[in-house]
Amino acid sequence: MSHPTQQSPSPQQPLGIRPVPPQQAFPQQQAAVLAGRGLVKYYGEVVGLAGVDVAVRAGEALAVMGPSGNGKTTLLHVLAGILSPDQGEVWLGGERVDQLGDAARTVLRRRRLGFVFQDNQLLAELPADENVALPLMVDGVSRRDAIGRARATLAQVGLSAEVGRRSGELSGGQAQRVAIARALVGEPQAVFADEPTGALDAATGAQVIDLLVGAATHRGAAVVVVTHDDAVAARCHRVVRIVDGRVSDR
Ligand SMILES: Nc1ncnc2c1ncn2[C@@H]1O[C@H](COP(=O)(O)OP(=O)(O)OP(=O)(O)O)[C@@H](O)[C@H]1O
Repeated sequence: MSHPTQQSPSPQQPLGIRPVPPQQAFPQQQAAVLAGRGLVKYYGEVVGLAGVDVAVRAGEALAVMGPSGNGKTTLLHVLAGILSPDQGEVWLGGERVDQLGDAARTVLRRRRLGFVFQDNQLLAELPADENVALPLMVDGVSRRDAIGRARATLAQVGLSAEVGRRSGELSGGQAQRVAIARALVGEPQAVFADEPTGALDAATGAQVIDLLVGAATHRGAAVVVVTHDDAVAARCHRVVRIVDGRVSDR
């Protein structure tokens, strides 16, 4: 059964900046598309996660906050299949994914997940459209189709005029929008962002997080944003605090 939030916008429909009402209520009946259960992760003797349960619904944005060094990035990496948990389970779209081998996890990350990092990790010498098209082409989509989809996605993040500009020439906010387009172009089920506004000034950061949350949730993706910034968290639907590797209500 299709759900309205899982439909993609048409390429002609620019999303622009779509503010999310702060901490808006989210329909509780929606099933989780991404879930971690009993997640434990050690780095040698160091505890990364000490037993975390978390679930994110399709079209929902979850902010992960908490003190430095307490497990936020570890949680994001375990949920995103970058790290394997020592205990616990990760579920994506009704499928258990933590036990997949390295090759299958790489394919899963490329086909079903999107990533936005603090430093946009674009290839500075390549134009914006090629940066966005790259993950599709790696996945076997023809160059022509990949560039077409990349340009449509760039239009949705308000960058129609920038498609041919080298990424290294773009402003920090523009570059982060290209990174958002790259994360979304493959229609991922979940999008992970680690401090996506950390390198931006407050006003640009607010625009970028609104765009990320608005565009990703509009497509029905679950979004997980690690942030230290209350203003960023306030633009997500829900906040979870991680302290000493556990979900905390402190
Ligand atoms: N690759 C690693 N090897 C060893 N220890 C690690 C590694 N990555 C993280 N840790 C440790 O695991 C704990 C949790 O780290 P993590 O990066 O998840 O915290 P964080 O809450 O994201 O921190 P920050 O807000 O500073 O980014 C810390 O004690 C950290 O030192």
